[in-house]
Amino acid sequence: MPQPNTPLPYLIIDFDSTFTQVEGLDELADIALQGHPDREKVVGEIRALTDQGMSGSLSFSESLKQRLALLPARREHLPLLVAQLKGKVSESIVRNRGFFEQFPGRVYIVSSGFREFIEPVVADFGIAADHVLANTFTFDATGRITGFDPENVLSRDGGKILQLRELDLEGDVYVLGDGYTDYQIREAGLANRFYAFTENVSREAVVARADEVLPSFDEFLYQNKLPMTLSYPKNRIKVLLLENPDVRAAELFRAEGYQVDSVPGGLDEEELLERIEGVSILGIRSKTQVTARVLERANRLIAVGAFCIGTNQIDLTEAMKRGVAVFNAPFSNTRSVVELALGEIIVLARRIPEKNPKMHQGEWDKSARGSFEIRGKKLGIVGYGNIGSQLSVVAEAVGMQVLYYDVAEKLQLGNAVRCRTLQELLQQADVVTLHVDGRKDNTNLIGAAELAMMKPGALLLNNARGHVVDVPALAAALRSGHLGGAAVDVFPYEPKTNDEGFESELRGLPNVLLTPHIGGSTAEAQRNIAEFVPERIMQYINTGNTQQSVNFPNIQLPLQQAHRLIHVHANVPGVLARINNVLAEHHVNILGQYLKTNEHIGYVITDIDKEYDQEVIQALRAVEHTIKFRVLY
Ligand SMILES: NC(=O)c1ccc[n+]([C@@H]2O[C@H](COP(=O)([O-])OP(=O)(O)OC[C@H]3O[C@@H](n4cnc5c(N)ncnc54)[C@H](O)[C@@H]3O)[C@@H](O)[C@H]2O)c1
Ligand SMILES: O=C(O)[C@H](O)COP(=O)(O)O
Repeated sequence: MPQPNTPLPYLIIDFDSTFTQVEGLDELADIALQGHPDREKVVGEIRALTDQGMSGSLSFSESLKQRLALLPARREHLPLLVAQLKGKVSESIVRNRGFFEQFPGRVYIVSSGFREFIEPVVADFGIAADHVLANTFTFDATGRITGFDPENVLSRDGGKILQLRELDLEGDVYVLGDGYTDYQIREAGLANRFYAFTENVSREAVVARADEVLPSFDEFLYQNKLPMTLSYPKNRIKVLLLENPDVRAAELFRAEGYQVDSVPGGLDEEELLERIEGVSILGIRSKTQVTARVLERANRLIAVGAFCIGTNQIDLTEAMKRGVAVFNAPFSNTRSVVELALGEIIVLARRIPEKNPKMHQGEWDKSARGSFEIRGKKLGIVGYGNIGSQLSVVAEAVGMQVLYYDVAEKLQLGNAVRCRTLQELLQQADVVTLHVDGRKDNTNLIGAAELAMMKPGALLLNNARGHVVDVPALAAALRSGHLGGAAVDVFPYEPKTNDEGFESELRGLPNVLLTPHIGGSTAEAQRNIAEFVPERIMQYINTGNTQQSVNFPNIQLPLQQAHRLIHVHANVPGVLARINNVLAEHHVNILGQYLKTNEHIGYVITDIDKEYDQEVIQALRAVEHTIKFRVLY
């Protein structure tokens, strides 16, 4: 592990809710009161007293006395508590165990909690008993906890101050804690800095007085240039979410420790240019255009998450050349689109778009004119990818005959019949449904000529992308009566937010079902997407795994005890050799390595020996043709 450049200050670290995620006494109450009819009530009272003591609204000694009086705990409960606390050490502390093991003499745990449970927990991190300063319980002859040793300075108000005076440390002293009593050490002039540790709880009164706020221990190590497990604190990773992905996405990113900002609706290019600097993860849906200009301004961008299927709104090549990995959710809303399409076919076949508004206006138009069953009708699917092929199965199940046309060779499902040309399909189908991807070449794939090839009275569905259909030509074909109806969910221009109006030549035409791009807008799909995309991005950030990235070479290297480096470079000959020369020159052992390239970039994951120094990292960064280099852990 690299050595720090400056002498390490003494670190005074609080235990409850700082070293561990929880308050020891609260947990003890929970254990001691198991099976007790008033368990919830008493634990709640104890938690409230803890909080009052920590935020300074109740004197500490009073809070402790009242809590112990409520606590029916016994000596035999303590091993259970220790086991529980060992599993609840703060994540960033666990992550940086190596730091504690490296500097045991510089860390003191100063806590108003109790030695009986603190000592065994911190011992696992190499912190010796004489560096634990805490209260001690008193017990009666039966083993019941009766209170605390009043001789211990930490049991008194201002106990931590008294303890620090007794310790009389020389040199810089930094205090890390979540409570008011931790801040008081600094206030009393016994520490140079107070860091409010907010990974587990954040108390306004404490945060307001802090020299620095630490969302994690990584942040402390990073600020002080101390050795750390991660190369960059997660709390510094900024996520910008646009277009309202399901709230689960923000929850998952926050749980990972990232900062999350959300903007309802989309942003146009100029607005995005103003917001993109400093953003590490950009989350969008189908509307936001991630252009070359945006990517140029995006100085910290690591990944773009498309919380949808389509990625045509992103300049994927430019993102790749800038080392920005793009992930989407390729199947999370597939079923939702399929169900919508099936519903639309039936609704159009029964001319519901005309009949429903009439009913609302009080007009009774009972007639079978122009209405038909879908059983036995020919469904022509253009684009036999995930959605097209899934629709093929569902449509056959309701008795339709499926024809399909795809530019790529596709597995033919059920009794579906492949058409060799688009024309062949258009000429036979009673219903044509578009499920091609949004590549530029598909602009006006269905124009006046293609519409003219369709059977008279045929129906057209577009749930793919707006630019795939020439809308004025479609409007003309509907107006002339050549087509029997259309369902359109996607448009060449779509309003940015729900406050903006919708304009289209298709408005008011007969038997036309218009929907506001809701093919994938179901609770199930949005929830699936909001879990799928953050998971892919976090895996990429944490392990370098690019499986299912839509623009990066896909690599997954198994995790092992090592430091992991990822390197994105222009795909020119010799870069891997140069990386390995640097490692060899610095006597760094390679434990595993995987390189994959595509037309523009090379992506290499290298696992190296635990031992390396900063010079290696600098030298790797300087390798010619490097686009992005990161040390993951
Ligand atoms: N309306 C919505 O809310 C909604 C929701 C999800 C997906 N979509 C859109 O639906 C479309 C299909 O999604 P998917 O997941 O099935 O994509 P996919 O990539 O799995 O399938 C697309 C298929 O279209 C084929 N294709 C491309 N151009 C073609 C052409 N000119 N002629 C014939 N075949 C062509 C491809 O070879 C591929 O098989 C995409 O455009 C996607 O953006 C819309
Ligand atoms: O590409 C998609 O998945 C669909 O077009 C849905 O896009 P949306 O998330 O913007 O509704």
